[in-house]
Amino acid sequence: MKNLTSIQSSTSRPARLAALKQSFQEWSSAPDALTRLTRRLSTTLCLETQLGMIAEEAVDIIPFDAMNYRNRIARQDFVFSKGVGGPHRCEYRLSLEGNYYGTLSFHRRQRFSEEEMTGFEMLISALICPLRNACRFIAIEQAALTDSLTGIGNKRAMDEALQRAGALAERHGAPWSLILCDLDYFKRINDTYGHIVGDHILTRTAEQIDRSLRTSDSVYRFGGEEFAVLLPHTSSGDAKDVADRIRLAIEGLRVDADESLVSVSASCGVATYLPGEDVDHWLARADEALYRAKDHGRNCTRVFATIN
Ligand SMILES: Nc1nc2c(ncn2[C@@H]2O[C@H](COP(=O)(O)OP(=O)(O)OP(=O)(O)O)[C@@H](O)[C@H]2O)c(=O)[nH]1
Repeated sequence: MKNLTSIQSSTSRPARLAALKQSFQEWSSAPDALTRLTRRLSTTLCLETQLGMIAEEAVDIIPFDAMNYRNRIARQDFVFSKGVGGPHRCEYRLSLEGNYYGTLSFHRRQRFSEEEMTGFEMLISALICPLRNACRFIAIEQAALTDSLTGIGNKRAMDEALQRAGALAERHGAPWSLILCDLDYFKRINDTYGHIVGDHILTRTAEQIDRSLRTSDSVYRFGGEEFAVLLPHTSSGDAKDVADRIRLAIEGLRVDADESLVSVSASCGVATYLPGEDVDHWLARADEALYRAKDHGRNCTRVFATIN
């Protein structure tokens, strides 16, 4: 309200304006290393870019052979390396308000002096807040793309991955296949054993699918009991083999519930990307193949190309 009154009264504040003008002149004249670093860091939320900036500014003041940073953010390891290290090392565990934001180390053939280490600490004090924000940004972005129950990618992550896959398939002409995998009669499992058992089966299913894949493949939960698997450089014949492997892995699951062991089966639909195709059409073809698998009695795989 104080500000609003000032705006309404429209009273000019020459002394404050003059002070602003002077501080702007100082701000825009050639800044010292710390001010320059602080300014540069404030322009980005990209952790990699920020680490590149501190490496550039630091090496100008304190020569070093390598800088390494490592952290675990949202269940993923983040590693940044610049240069090749020497035997002497200065290592800093970065933390702010009791939270850990990774470990930063500098390496060199010669020992670092006390003054040089103090210099690193000064530069790190400019880095820590922007770096905390960048780490949080990664965690938030990751959470927006992760299914909270199973920890695998969610529908949004799948949509983004499909768009990327379509673009890559167009550019390189390599085959990309999509498997849609849907648990059979899952409603019965929920109705008989309850949602907690149902949730546990979904989590174990995601693990089983993930274990059945190569590291270049990716899995998403895009609906209640629906999973999607994206396979780069994979023909429809090979994708069918993968789908059958996934089905067998899911069939082998046993979950304890009310003194009985619950098992579940899955149906799969496969479609391989066609050049020039819209990704929605690709997804619709995989869905059509899945529908055929359900229609055929479930616990089987159908490939779109084999449908008459
Ligand atoms: N436990 C649990 N159940 C879910 C979740 N999301 C969806 N479901 C349940 O999944 C069931 C899906 O049922 P339907 O779509 O009828 O399919 P279905 O019973 O598997 O039958 P078919 O797919 O035709 O073999 C519904 O009972 C949903 O409530 C979830 O996050 N946890």
